[in-house]
Amino acid sequence: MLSITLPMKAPAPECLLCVRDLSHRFNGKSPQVDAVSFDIFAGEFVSIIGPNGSGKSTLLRLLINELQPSSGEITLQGKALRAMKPIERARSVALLTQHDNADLRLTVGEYVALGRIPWQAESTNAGHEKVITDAIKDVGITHLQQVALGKLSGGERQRAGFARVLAQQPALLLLDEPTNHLDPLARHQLLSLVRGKNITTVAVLHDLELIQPFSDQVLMMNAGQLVCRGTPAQVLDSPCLQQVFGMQSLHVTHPKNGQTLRIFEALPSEID
Ligand SMILES: Nc1ncnc2c1ncn2[C@@H]1O[C@H](COP(=O)(O)OP(=O)(O)OP(=O)(O)O)[C@@H](O)[C@H]1O
Repeated sequence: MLSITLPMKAPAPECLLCVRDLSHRFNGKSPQVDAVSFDIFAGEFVSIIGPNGSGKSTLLRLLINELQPSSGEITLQGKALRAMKPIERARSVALLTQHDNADLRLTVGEYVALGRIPWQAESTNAGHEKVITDAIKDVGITHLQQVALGKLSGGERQRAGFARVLAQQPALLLLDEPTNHLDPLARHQLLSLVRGKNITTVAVLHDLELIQPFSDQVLMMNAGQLVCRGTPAQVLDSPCLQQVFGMQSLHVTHPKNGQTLRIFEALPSEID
């Protein structure tokens, strides 16, 4: 008998989040998310960019099951998102938005403790306390732990939001315009913090300058559709940027490390 040894194929990596043909339409409107498919792998930081109203926040709300898809499938860690029990979903996905309707009388410590609710039965009080104080320390607001949310500045409130989702210890972190209210250094510090923790992250970002330093993958949306996808260089240098945003990227060389940096300017035809 002839025996043939086939070369061993490396197994394809499993996607942590698999999105297939996902669509959503609010009553009587054209779809806000239209047949979107993508894969995200463990540890990746994925940025979503797109003009106002292109469906980015709607996509995040689908990814946390706050909205139900009109069609399509979301699989997280091999399991259909819609089939998960609420507690399982809360342990798996956390969403940081601009408007979470939190009670402004809560102190920062109490607010961040909300992130521990899905894990309540899994640890001791001391264990939860440590996660909470570590998260608050990580975002640089230990001095505000006993202060009510209503007495914080916009940026301090945003840091508290980061601490809450970090305390939730999700497998997938969703950030909707997380850098709003943050000063330029804080933007870099908090996105670096998330990257450093290796949490699989999907972030809606409007600031194109932040895409390259933090992202493994970029998804560009327009009118509900995923119109361009790739590495930061592939997406930011593609004709899509001009067609969708009316912007172009220019390359400059970092004077110290020689890296290519991108700056962005509006196409002259867009500002006449
Ligand atoms: N609850 C709703 N009912 C009806 N239409 C909605 C609702 N929420 C959002 N939309 C519409 O869905 C479309 C996509 O909105 P979405 O908030 O997802 O866009 P976005 O890309 O996040 O925009 P932005 O960059 O301005 O935050 C918009 O046309 C918006 O008007």
